[in-house]
Amino acid sequence: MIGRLNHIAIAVPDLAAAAARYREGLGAQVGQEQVLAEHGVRVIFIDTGNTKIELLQALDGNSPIAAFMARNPGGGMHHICFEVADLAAAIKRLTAEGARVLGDGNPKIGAHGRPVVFVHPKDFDGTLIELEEV
Ligand SMILES: CC[C@H](C(=O)O)C(=O)SCCNC(=O)CCNC(=O)[C@H](O)C(C)(C)COP(=O)(O)OP(=O)(O)OC[C@H]1O[C@@H](n2cnc3c(N)ncnc32)[C@H](O)[C@@H]1OP(=O)(O)O
Ligand SMILES: [Co+2]
Repeated sequence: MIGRLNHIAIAVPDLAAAAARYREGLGAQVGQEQVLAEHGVRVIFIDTGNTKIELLQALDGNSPIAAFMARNPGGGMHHICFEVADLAAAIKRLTAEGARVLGDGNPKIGAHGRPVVFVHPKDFDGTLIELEEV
């Protein structure tokens, strides 16, 4: 069911500073900032050729990552995103396996303009999983 690793997300306290570290320190190709108001974050993607790094910062205290940042003020690994061909089938399969698909269980449109869902970290060994339909 899962395909390529689309991205690894790192939550950061200061998006511009984190992007500069990747650009200046690691010579990374840093993309443009995107504000994803419906997701409560602003993001910058870094394309590594084989996958992407998603740097993300909470827009405000209502962000779904606000509590994560309160627990990890310096930032940290936040989620990994796998590609799937059929998100509806993935949701059905995960739900049947007892995993919690977050929100109302329906896909939202993610940063790449494609449908995504998230699965509770407690259902995957402490790792927040995002699935993106491609
Ligand atoms: C979609 C746009 C973009 C894209 O790629 O296209 C993005 O990726 S946007 C990314 C931001 N959006 C989301 O993360 C949406 C899904 N996340 C959530 O709904 C919440 O963050 C949630 C429910 C996973 C956690 O919310 P919160 O931290 O407020 O809940 P709790 O404090 O009750 O935590 C419960 C429990 O889970 C642990 N936790 C929380 N976040 C993570 C994480 N990222 N990785 C691992 N574990 C996590 C937290 O520590 C609690 O554990 P406990 O042992 O009970 O203390
Ligand atoms: Co993501």
